[in-house]
Amino acid sequence: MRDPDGLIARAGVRGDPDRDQHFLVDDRVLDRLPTYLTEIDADTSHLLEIGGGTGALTDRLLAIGDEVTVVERDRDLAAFLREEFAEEIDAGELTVIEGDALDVDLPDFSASVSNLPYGVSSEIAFRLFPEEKPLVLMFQQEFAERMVAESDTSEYGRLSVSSQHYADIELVESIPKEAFSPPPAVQSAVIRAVPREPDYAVEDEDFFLRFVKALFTQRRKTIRNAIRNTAHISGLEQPEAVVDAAEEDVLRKRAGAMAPADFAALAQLAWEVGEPDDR
Ligand SMILES: C[S@@+](CC[C@H](N)C(=O)[O-])C[C@H]1O[C@@H](n2cnc3c(N)ncnc32)[C@H](O)[C@@H]1O
Repeated sequence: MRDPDGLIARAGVRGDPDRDQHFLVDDRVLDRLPTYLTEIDADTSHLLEIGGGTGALTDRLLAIGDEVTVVERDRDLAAFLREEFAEEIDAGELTVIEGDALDVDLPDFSASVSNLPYGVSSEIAFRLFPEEKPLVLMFQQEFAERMVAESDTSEYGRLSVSSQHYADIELVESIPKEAFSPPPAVQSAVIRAVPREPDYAVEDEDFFLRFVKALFTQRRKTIRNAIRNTAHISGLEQPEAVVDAAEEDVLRKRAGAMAPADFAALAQLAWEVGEPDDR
């Protein structure tokens, strides 16, 4: 495997925190990341990496994947990856896409392992979740904890519900700052998301996400009052019809006590009877 410090030296760069550049330099962490896919027998025929940096993780992904596509926004880093991995590119094993991961067309990948740029990690995660592929993603620790949080905990919120709706999510490893060059301000954590059928299917995903967001703006209120008070956010034109149709034990709860499947069932009911403005 290529030495991560050697890659940084050859690239002639210093990670720029203002551009979300923190390169992994701990070999043990780099070696472990792909195993979170192989230990669940995920399909590694085409791996996607968002934010390739100097290629230390790319190198590990090439060792387990038939094909790898890496997206990198920084022009100099993308050029370095093309030079460093010229052989793998010629062999058709690696594709380097220079561009913003929020805008570029993504390939038809089978799984992703990525040390995400923290500034846009949430947007990238919610671009990847609907693809319904196994994901091993590194985030800021606090963000990862909110993703995996269970109901009735202080970390549980909109992020937990919207993530857990798509996949079984677990926090598989916390990573100290020293594993990176330059070290980020906060600790990181890796989550593994394995897609599954939602516990309760919703007809309109966008409305579901908007409804969850609306109810969590009033997390201290009962669901009954939150539905009424947040119609301007959820877009419900008939919130009272939803209150009339919902079960009393749901209406008495607060958002923090509602499991993701409870939210999905309520969102589906609201979609059917509450006349959302975009229906
Ligand atoms: C945290 S570093 C990870 C680098 C490398 N994968 C590693 O683990 O050492 C994130 C990388 O994403 C790139 N990046 C930042 N914003 C991006 C975006 N919107 N789209 C694609 N890449 C981005 C940065 O230039 C940086 O190389």
